[in-house]
Amino acid sequence: MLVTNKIQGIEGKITVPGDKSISHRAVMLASISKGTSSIKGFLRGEDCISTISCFRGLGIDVEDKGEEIILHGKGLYGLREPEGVLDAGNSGTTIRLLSGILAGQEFLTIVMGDASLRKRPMARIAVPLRKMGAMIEGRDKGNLAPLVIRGGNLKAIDYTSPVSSAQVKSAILLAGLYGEGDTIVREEIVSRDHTERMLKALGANIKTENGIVTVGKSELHGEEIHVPGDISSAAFFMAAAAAMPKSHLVIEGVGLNPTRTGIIDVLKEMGADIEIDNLQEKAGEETGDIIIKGKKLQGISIGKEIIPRLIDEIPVIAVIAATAEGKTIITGAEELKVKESNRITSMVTELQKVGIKVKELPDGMEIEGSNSITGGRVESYGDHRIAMAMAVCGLFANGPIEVANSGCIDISFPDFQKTLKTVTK
Ligand SMILES: O=C(O)C1=C[C@@H](OP(=O)(O)O)[C@@H](O)[C@H](O)C1
Ligand SMILES: C=C(OP(=O)(O)O)C(=O)O
Repeated sequence: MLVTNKIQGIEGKITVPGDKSISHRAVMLASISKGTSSIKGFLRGEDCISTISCFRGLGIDVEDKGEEIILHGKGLYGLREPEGVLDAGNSGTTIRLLSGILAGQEFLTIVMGDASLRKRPMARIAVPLRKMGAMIEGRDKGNLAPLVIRGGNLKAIDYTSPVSSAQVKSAILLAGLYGEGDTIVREEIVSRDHTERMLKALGANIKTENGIVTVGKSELHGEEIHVPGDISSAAFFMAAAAAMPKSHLVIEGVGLNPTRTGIIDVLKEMGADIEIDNLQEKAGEETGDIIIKGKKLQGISIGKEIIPRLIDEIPVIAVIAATAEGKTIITGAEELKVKESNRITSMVTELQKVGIKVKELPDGMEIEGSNSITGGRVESYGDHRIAMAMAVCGLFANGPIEVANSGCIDISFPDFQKTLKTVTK
């Protein structure tokens, strides 16, 4: 159980662990590249460890050298049929992107997941991958894991995704590496583009024009891959420091890919004092240091257009909205219902338990500002983002907040509690 208490401010200089999205992709793409890749800054969270274990099951040799992960890629057709069932654990990114790669393999694979992952929708990737020619079966008419996949002989498709989801887009693009012809993915609102950037860096035949991505049959070659700090992990500290007067926090080496920086835009719109320093580009991804000075924030409206750029940050945005002046309204975020938990219901329920006035909407929530937050015992639903968001809530509360089942934090941010201790005063 994690317990947090009211603090006077957040002060210091921290780094956050490697970006989860980029870490997954580094292992997956290096595995299907020819030659050796070195991955620096890899996130050793449970989700990314699940990705490593799936690729080991497919015959890939992954060496953890501490400073770097050395991965001996086998090319597009070098994976071998796993003897047992692969386990994606709690990770939606693992099962969905892996399915795109398995769609290109002629052998049979079964991929399972934990209780949360087995409830999450897979039709969103199974439908387009079947259109390309793969066989994908699963419970609930092929919508739920475990998934059974036999691929091979793929043809290209031109697909307009009904959801703005990087996992859907990436699954199709990865299958597109194996397809005859050009595979095209279109999205109404562009989702995170790490797959496209890394594919390009590894030599794929890929282009993006006006948000439309086209990939052709390609060979990839091993590379040195640098994983920047995860802005989604930084968000818990960034939001807390921004909303707490007397705070002064520097977070070094954070990934600043524009498809991920919605949290910075929203905090600034709420009045936050945030600056970026030391902006660089490393292996096709922008990074920089984020400098935050705390102050009282204002409530705002957050709508559909920006949601994909901050989808995983909404739980912590809801927390600091409760401390801001005036109401915050979040809409167009129905995708939150199909994450590790239903993040709309989870957050509304837990925020209400500590005295925050918040209303559930079909596609978001409405949070009253200037709440007097009480202490109490809250639930994580086994969802790492809910656990960390509620831990941040405790920093503003009048009594201790106890987060039950907080072990799930290891999914994305194993050192969360340690990092928090170094900056709270
Ligand atoms: O592609 C990725 O790495 C991710 C995409 C997002 O999910 P969706 O694609 O379902 O929106 C995000 O919520 C998840 O944490 C990671
Ligand atoms: C939604 C998340 O991850 P995934 O979909 O990979 O389980 C997340 O990390 O918040």
